[in-house]
Amino acid sequence: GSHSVTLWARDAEQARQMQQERANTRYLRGVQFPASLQVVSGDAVAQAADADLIVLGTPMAALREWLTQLAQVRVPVVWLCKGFEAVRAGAPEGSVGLLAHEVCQQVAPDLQCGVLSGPSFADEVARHQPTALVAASAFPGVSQLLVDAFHGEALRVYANSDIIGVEVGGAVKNVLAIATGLCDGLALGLNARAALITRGLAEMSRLGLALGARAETFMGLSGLGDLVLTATGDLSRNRKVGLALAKGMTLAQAVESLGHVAEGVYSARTVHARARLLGVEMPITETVVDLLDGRLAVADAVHSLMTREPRGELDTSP
Ligand SMILES: NC(=O)c1ccc[n+]([C@@H]2O[C@H](COP(=O)([O-])OP(=O)(O)OC[C@H]3O[C@@H](n4cnc5c(N)ncnc54)[C@H](O)[C@@H]3O)[C@@H](O)[C@H]2O)c1
Ligand SMILES: O=P(O)(O)OC[C@H](O)CO
Repeated sequence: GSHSVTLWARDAEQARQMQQERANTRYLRGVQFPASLQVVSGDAVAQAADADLIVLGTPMAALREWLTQLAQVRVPVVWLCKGFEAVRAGAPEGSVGLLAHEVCQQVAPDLQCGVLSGPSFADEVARHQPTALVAASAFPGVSQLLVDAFHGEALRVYANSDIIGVEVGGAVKNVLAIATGLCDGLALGLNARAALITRGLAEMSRLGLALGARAETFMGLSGLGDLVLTATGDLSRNRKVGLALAKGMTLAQAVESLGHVAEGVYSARTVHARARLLGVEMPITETVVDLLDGRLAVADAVHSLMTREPRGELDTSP
């Protein structure tokens, strides 16, 4: 667009190269940077202080560190991360990982903050292919700022004040995409895939409601929308992890072969732990966790899901 945008990268040499080549050849091959984009490195907090909006494009694992550094800035801060924090090594017994807005409440409670989410493979966004997003924030001014900054010919941005629902959708869909990748990798069929997506949406919604989200959010872009995209779209890194596991790769090999983050791998245990604390049943997530932790073999996963006790489709009790 016409905004002046500064992309900060932690690696000075890579920043210099991107600025010179006008492209990010490692992560976004074949996309030319617009003239309005400048790439810099160095003191990020000092450089961000004069901006109108700060967008954090790091994986979930780096969010706490960045929100801590930015806690005193007066500029609105939004993130693109989709996940729960992984349970930190050495964390006290019983502690669980947080959603991004919970991390923000903890380390930067004074920030005007929000999230941009929804079905959006970066590659397609960068090529201006039509995409619809959700801007969620407890601060109406921040959602409006996101709409003003990003809404345009190729991007529609819808505001939603239910940040819990938007973040639960973005986090849980990654875990479910690993399951769907596995399902497709094992050639279990189209019926099985539709069942996984639909029952996955049910367990995502149950967790969300228990955490205080609104049910309608799960029928929206950051819920059903992003679940369908990530579970069925071959660009998904989480889906690729499932496909790789089905081929017999170890988790370490699957993660290594990606070269990008697959947040579902790091969020799955936290999703499961928080569901258990709330008494919410999430059988697909539980199966993914058992697979990732090596307690369940790929070949036994289907049996484990199919032999559960019958239940009503609309049951919400565990
Ligand atoms: N790629 C997509 O299509 C897409 C779409 C929507 C949301 N997301 C979400 O955005 C987040 C990032 O995903 P991605 O696709 O960019 O991952 P990626 O693995 O492709 O790239 C991550 C980038 O973050 C940088 N990084 C890592 N740790 C950092 C730190 N401590 N400080 C600064 N930079 C750091 C890496 O160097 C790399 O450039 C994830 O939470 C993901 O779920 C991704
Ligand atoms: O490649 P994935 O699986 O991280 O999915 C990317 C985006 O979250 C899709 O909206």
